Amino acid sequence: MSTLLSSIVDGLASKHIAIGIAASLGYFVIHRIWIWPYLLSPLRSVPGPPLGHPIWGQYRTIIRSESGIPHREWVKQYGPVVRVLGPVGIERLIFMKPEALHQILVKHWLQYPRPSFLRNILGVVAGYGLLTVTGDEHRHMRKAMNPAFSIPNLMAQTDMYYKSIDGLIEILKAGVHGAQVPEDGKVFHVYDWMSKVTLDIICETAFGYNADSLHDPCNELAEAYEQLVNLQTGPNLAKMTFLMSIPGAGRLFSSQWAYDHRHWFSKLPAFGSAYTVIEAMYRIRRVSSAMLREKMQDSAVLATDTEAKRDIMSLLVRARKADLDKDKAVYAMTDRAMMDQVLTFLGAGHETTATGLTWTLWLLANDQESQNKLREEVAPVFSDSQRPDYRSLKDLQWLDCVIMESLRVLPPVPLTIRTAAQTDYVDGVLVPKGTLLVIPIRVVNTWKVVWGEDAEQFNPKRWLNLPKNYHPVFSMLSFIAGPHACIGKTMAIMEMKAILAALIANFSFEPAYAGQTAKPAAAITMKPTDGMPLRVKPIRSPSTTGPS
Ligand code: HEM
Repeated sequence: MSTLLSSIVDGLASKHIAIGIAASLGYFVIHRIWIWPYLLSPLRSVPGPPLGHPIWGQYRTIIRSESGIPHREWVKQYGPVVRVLGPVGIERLIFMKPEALHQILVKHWLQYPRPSFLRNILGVVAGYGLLTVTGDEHRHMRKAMNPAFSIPNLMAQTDMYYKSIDGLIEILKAGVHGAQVPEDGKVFHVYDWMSKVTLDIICETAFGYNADSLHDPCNELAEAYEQLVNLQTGPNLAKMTFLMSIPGAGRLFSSQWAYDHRHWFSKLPAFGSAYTVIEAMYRIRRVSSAMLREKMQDSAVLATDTEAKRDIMSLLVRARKADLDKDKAVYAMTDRAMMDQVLTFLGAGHETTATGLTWTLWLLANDQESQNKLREEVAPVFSDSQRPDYRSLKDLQWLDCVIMESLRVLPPVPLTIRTAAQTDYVDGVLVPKGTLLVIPIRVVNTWKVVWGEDAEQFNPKRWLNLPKNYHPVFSMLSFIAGPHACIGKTMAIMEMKAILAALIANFSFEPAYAGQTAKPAAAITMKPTDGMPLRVKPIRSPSTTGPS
């Protein structure tokens, strides 16, 4: 009898516990998606679009639109501070004014780190290097990296670009000359070629390694990066963001265990993209560690004279040796840390530069006057030398205007995100801890308040006479600002200049077909969804770059 009674009591107790858990969970969800944003949040009075879908907020609009465009429309409609609701009631704020951006990115940058889901995505696709750390760890790493991006080192590196650039020119020339009517040129998917040439250049400058993806259609690195980049667009990005929000997911997907058990992930629909990430990253790490091993054994790397190798990895190997030789080595990188750094440079420096170049060619294809003017400027430089150096490229004024204008209107990274690590006031608004802050790169770059009525148009001339509201740091955020600003900015601009100048000296670019429009994806890097077909024609008196 007493056993029966106690099992009834036990049954009732577990039922009550289950009901209690379900009720708390239900309340938590209702609180998150409804009570907080509609009734309690101190951000309720901040202007912004309707809160949107009960679960997704405005997230589906953001993920389905061209990157940065919904944000631009909201700023036009609601002003320089906008509140937007994301999935499960998480609030995001957009700040536009220089003072607010200065506070978030520069003055109190430690208070506004990259959110953990973003660091996880970046860590998995680009290594656990500079992009994923903050605070003291970031300061040490950045100090160790800076010499590799110094002007003297960049000047010495410019020559390394030309092997790949010559290869690209040779391939395009062969394609154009092999066309049925060579004068009509040939349509190339320009993004694919820009991606290959920038991959080869970053492998050369980061590792001193000749990847030659330009000539090798099955190049392992190029294939793996293509898989990763495709994962960062549209609905895939949403899935990746969801996966990477799971604590520990980033490290798990980068582990040997995950690779050994990767087939498990392919069986679960929600984890399908994890399978691709694990596969692609494993391939990238395998090739990179082979390059690192080779580097460690290369005696030329350890030389200290001016003949020493100048690729980034060689500089890091030398810097580490110097640190280890000191009695009190404060920050000597491990093999794994060095590898992560170089993976970061491959990941952060390859698709971004390729995307920037692709948009520049698209914009020039639609502005023949600017293109011709650029050709007039670069052709004489290439007839003097087939490999113009850092200074000759830096001094070309119109080339500079074109690149800056392209990076302004179509920035390869259209936005990034920070999180408020503590409650604080920004631009007079009380920002609760945990709020996400959108750094609206594309919106800032095309803000009419600064750039005038034609802010969204491509007009390289504006760089010859900047508007009076222009702020040298916070009016153009393509490389953002502050301690987390892009370390590769000068290198990227120089590389873009060298590639673009050589292309324009040898070819003309036109839209592939009448009525062609640009199709930028919603992704971490704003690449074109169609590979950007453009008609490439030989110019009447081709310069001497590359074999003819
Ligand atoms: C046109 C080309 C490029 C663009 C538009 C670009 C843009 C950016 C942006 C917007 C960030 C900040 C991201 C954030 O804080 O969330 C960033 C960071 C970074 N970029 Fe670039 N980048 C370019 C090329 C490169 C190159 C060539 C390299 C290296 C070889 C590079 C390495 C990095 C690294 C390491 C960081 C992290 C810096 C830190 O947190 O200290 N980038 N880049």
